[in-house]
Amino acid sequence: MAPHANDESGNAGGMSMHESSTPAGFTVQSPNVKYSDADITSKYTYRTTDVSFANGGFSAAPKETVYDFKTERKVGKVGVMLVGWGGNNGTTVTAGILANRRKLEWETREGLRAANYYGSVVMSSTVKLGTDTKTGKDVNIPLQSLLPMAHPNDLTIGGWDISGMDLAAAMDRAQVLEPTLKSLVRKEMVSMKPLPSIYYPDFIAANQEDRADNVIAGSKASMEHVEHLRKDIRDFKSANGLDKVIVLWTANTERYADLVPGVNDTADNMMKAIADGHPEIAPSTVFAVACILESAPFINGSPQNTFVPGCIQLAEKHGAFLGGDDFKSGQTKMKSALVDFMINAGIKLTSIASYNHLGNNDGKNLSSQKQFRSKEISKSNVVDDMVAANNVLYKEGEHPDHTVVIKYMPAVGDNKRALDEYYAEIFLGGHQTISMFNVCEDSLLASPLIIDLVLIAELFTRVQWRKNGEQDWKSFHSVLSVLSYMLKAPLTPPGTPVVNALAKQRSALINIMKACVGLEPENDMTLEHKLF
Ligand SMILES: NC(=O)c1ccc[n+]([C@@H]2O[C@H](COP(=O)([O-])OP(=O)(O)OC[C@H]3O[C@@H](n4cnc5c(N)ncnc54)[C@H](O)[C@@H]3O)[C@@H](O)[C@H]2O)c1
Ligand SMILES: O=P([O-])([O-])O[C@@H]1[C@@H](O)[C@H](O)[C@@H](O)[C@H](O)[C@@H]1O
Repeated sequence: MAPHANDESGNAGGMSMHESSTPAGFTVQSPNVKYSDADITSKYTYRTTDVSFANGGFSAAPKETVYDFKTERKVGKVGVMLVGWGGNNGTTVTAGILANRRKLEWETREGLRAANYYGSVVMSSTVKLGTDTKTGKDVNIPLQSLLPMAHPNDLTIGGWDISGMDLAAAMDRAQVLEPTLKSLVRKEMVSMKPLPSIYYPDFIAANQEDRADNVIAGSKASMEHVEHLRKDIRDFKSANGLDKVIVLWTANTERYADLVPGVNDTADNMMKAIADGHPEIAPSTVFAVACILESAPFINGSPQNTFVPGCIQLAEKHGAFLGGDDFKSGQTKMKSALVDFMINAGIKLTSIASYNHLGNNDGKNLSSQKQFRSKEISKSNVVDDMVAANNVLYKEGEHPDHTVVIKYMPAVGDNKRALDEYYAEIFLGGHQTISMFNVCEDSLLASPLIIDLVLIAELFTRVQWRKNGEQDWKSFHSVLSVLSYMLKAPLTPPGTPVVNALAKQRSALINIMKACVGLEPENDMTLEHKLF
């Protein structure tokens, strides 16, 4: 895709030391927030509660930690390289960005449609900035204007695929978009050709073999593969004059890799295993290693365990960013909201039956048991945190029955049918049964998540922190758990808890961004409307 001059829209003009207008014109007027042409710095008091247990009861002690945050204002020119670029998601997100960039409109049988970024939390959702001093009403602003962020229209897109089909033909193969829209982007997409990729047949379904006509020699891990991919990233960056590249896996779901001591348990062992061509090193892990060594954030949109312990250790060693796993696009996104509501309402969920069928190539790959197992794991663990948080409803180790079924039905294509039943105990032995039929146009739901993952990962390459009073600035931990909202099985720094509840995930993201401009988290107390 032709590079798109990335203006510095993330940066307003010259700034006075204490106030300026940031995108969407909001100005934070506070002695704790300072603006320079280069950065926004904020001093933020993080308030938590320390709890200890003694004498048969809890004691709770409010705690304050003061952090400094610094956000580089210059976004620069950003590229994204998709692994699996020729797939349903890859072609759809590419066409979507082209359509938005050119403000396209197209006829459909329901009438005229226009390009939009619906489904992107960054581009199409708002956050409460505060309260209007005159009217007392909430003032809400676009989330994307909280901090300087890249704009998807400015992204330069490239990537790899084991299928050599150009993006226009691959878009036709995907059968996701209206012909009228496809005709408007076809000329640009026909010129886009995925780079050859690494292909280790054992990691994806055998039914994918007929696509694999665009592969790099070698059917198992090697340092040559790592260096080949590293060069691809460097070449893409220099050919397009980019300041940074984000790499995102939207290729097929791989089987889980066995965790083998001495092979993928440490960074050194993993690098040796790659050099030795060990069969338990997956293509996605080879991509992750190449990205770590090129300081390109790597995000895994699929459920496999790409980030084996050695991979995380390597990222930590290099201060590189990782994010994953598995886009949370439809059935599971709904689940992580509905289960949160039920359990927090004191309703005892006792079983969840999640069935879906779909007919796209993802579904075809998942019709193979080993690849399905990767998906079953990511779709099944999504309620664990919510259940564990309610010891009134659930005894230690007790949890709802939960089953996940996925069937491949070619006829429905990308329009996945998700049927769910939530069964719960209510007051005095009663029951509530919630049945849901949710038709998800999978790639049209996943594509905005790809955009969000890229934009937020890019943002956090520009955010640093330190404890107030310290000298040195640090980046966030290599594992960007702030990406959790977009992911079914959020990867978190080793030893830290996983949060799946959708509302909590969104609050975490927004409140961290607000802290970077010295604003308090939204507490929804609205005391101003209660105490008067
Ligand atoms: N709503 C969604 O679409 C959704 C939600 C969650 C997760 N996912 C995951 O996203 C991934 C992509 O979904 P999709 O619908 O686009 O699938 P898809 O099968 O249409 O696309 C995957 C692409 O990856 C390519 N590929 C496979 N192995 C590769 C390799 N080693 N290197 C480069 N390319 C490779 C394939 O040729 C194909 O073009 C799947 O793993 C899927 O499980 C999708
Ligand atoms: O995100 P979500 O809708 O819960 O889960 C989806 C599954 O239901 C579907 O079977 C699979 O093919 C998609 O990749 C996605 O993972």
